[in-house]
Amino acid sequence: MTPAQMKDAILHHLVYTLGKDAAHAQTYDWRMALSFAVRDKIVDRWFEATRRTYAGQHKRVYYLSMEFLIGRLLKDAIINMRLEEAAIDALQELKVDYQAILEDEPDAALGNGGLGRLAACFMESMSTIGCPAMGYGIRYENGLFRQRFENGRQVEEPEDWLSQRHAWEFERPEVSIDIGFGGHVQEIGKRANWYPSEMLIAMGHDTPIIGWRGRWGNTLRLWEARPMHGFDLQRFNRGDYAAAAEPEALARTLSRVLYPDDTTEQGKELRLKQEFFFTSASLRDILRRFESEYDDLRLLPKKAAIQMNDTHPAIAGPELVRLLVDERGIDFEEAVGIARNTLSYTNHTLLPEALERWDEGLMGRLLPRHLQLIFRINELHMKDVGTRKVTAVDDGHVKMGELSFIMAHRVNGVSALHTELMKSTVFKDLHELHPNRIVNETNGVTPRRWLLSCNPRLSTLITDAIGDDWVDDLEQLEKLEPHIDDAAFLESYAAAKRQNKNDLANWIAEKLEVGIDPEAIFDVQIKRIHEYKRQHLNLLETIAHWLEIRDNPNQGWVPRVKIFGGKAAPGYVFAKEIVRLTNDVAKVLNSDPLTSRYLKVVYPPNYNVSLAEKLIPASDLSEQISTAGKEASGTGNMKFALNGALTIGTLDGANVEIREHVKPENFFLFGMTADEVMERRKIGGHSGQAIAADPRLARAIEAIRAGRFSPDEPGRYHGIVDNLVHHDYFLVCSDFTDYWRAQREADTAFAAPKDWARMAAFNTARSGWFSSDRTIRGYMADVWHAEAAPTVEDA
Ligand SMILES: CCc1ccc([C@H](C)CC(=O)N[C@@H]2O[C@H](CO)[C@@H](O)[C@H](O)[C@H]2O)cc1
Repeated sequence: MTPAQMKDAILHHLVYTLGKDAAHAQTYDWRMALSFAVRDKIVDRWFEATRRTYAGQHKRVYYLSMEFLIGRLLKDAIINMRLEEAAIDALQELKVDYQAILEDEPDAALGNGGLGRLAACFMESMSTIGCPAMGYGIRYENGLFRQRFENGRQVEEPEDWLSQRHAWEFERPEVSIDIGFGGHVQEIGKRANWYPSEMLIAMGHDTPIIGWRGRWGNTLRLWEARPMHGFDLQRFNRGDYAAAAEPEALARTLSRVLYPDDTTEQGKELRLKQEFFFTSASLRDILRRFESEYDDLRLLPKKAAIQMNDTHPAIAGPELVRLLVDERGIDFEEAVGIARNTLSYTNHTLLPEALERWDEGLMGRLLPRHLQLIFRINELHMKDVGTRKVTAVDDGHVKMGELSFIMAHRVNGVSALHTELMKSTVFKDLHELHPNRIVNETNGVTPRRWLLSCNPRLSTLITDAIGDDWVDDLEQLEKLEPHIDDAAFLESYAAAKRQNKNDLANWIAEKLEVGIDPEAIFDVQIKRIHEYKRQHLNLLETIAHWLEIRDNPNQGWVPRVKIFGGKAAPGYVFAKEIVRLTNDVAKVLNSDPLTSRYLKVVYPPNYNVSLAEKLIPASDLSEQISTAGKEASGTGNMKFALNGALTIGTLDGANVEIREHVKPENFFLFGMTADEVMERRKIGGHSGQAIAADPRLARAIEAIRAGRFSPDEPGRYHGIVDNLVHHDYFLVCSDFTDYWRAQREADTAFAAPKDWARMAAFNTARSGWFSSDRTIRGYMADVWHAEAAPTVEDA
């Protein structure tokens, strides 16, 4: 597409789709016009991919997820369709600021963190590979809350991203499916009729997900909840306006908002209703499509692979059995077999509080038929394995992890360490009963968004050195290794990072009015706030470092900027305290004339996908400091390594594999291993011992306890201090001394820019394996047994 053609297309949509002339167009109008111009180029390829899937009778992958943390879509579409040049030139001619248009797009924040973002990376990789697939989720009216700070405290505001027109979705009124809840069941012989007492409609909205070079396009279908019966005119005419609107309001509640918890299941009725709503609609849509092509349901596992993204869609097991037995007359045991061979389950966390267990009473009231089937499935499993020691129903709760395991032919973890821990802890008994069911598929990230698009300086350097095949064959980055010995290349590599840091420093100065020195180490911890991720360990080191600088300001300290980013779940009190303490520490340190040129702390609010795309390319040090055994994988760690940030981290999740790939000498390792953690926790008073053994740690904790960061309320952080001194379940104190050692090692390394650049470039060169393309190919081979379809020629 030439710039002229792009210009015409933009102007066409401005006038005929937006109904605006150039003279009166706002940034929003230009963004929409450009979006529609690019979308036009995508739709043809999207349709062609669908046509080929039907024509080739290809097996389809169905990715069921309560979360898709997509972020912005315009730039992703432009990059994948290779239209950036045309867009920039066309807008230049129209005197419209390209960056302003990109920044104007709201993030589609339909997820909490890692799990949701992984789903988004997977969708883009399946399209790039040409794997016929559909993503299914919920079209939340409100995504993850918007975070702002008020006197250092987190305040949540609705993220009503759909208050503006969403350019990247197509409404599908014809795809409307009735969903029921409650009511009663009437058993008739081998099957049953379920008479729900409450009904509503799931209506589909489709978003095309285009892959690299526009070679393939898959669909993300998000369900919106709509009332069976709209507005109640009779009640309205009787002047009972609220009641008239009630059916609509009630129904829409189901897709109103994303639950903002990412590690603690709340057991809320609405959450279970959301899980069933989207899972049932998706399965019905999948069976409708299958039956439009095939008439033997035993073929289903051959033509469909349904992935349950954690236990949130776990009701898929009983629901698929219900649809096969009650609505299609298939024998129960055969139905369970068909369902199991179609379904697979990914576990993303071992945290006990995150494993979903639904109250039997609630399940029975909301989904009476499903509870019956869950009991039968559980009984059949116990019969099949000849023991009752493993059960999916226990002390009045339905355990969704066990149910998912029993109803899946493959169960996978998301890093090598995590998968091993699944086998030795939460799924130990089931693993012994089904030794070949658990496989590992280490996570990955899409290099299109997380390198090519967010770091054009580094990408250009790489392409100049080794060509651009790396974009969809990321392990080609290894070809950079010989270049790492070339001083000129290394200089350009360091220069690219430096310019990214300058840009970030300008942005932080403008947005946060804090001046930071691009010469300093940009030390970054961005992720959800959680005790196991140990942001408070980072804070303790920051405080200890500050106190040490104050002792000897002229000791030639290596300047450092601590950058934090992350949201706390609204109900997670401890996490909110950590947020507040971080802001309070920043206030004190940044205004300390003695130390601020050596140490600054910044905490941009509302960390999301777009902010990550701004921070990661400008980072030198990646904080991956979770208690070993707690972070299932991490994916931010991969994005940082790819963009040449060195990791300071524990042997947890995918850090282990990152260190193997980038080599131990290019990784700042510290802390206990997962086994050592289990041992250490057995020692009573382990934190007290650690504090007694390390005066730096003791001093830092004392500073917090004494109100050094809350002079107007000295006791403000007694909760955090008490937890550290008396509990410290996540062993912050026990890992502190080694963490301090590793941080000082990073200082020393950073003081040698050439060596640092070498280590950084080596991280980039050796991060190719962490592409989500590699991960998806793993799922296709080990889990879905799916093939890529012949893709369309390059855009
Ligand atoms: C029921 C509440 C709830 C909601 C979300 C979750 C997710 C499983 C939490 C999550 O995002 N886990 C993260 O998944 C990433 C992708 O696999 C991993 O890289 C992270 O290590 C893991 O914490 C648990 C519980």
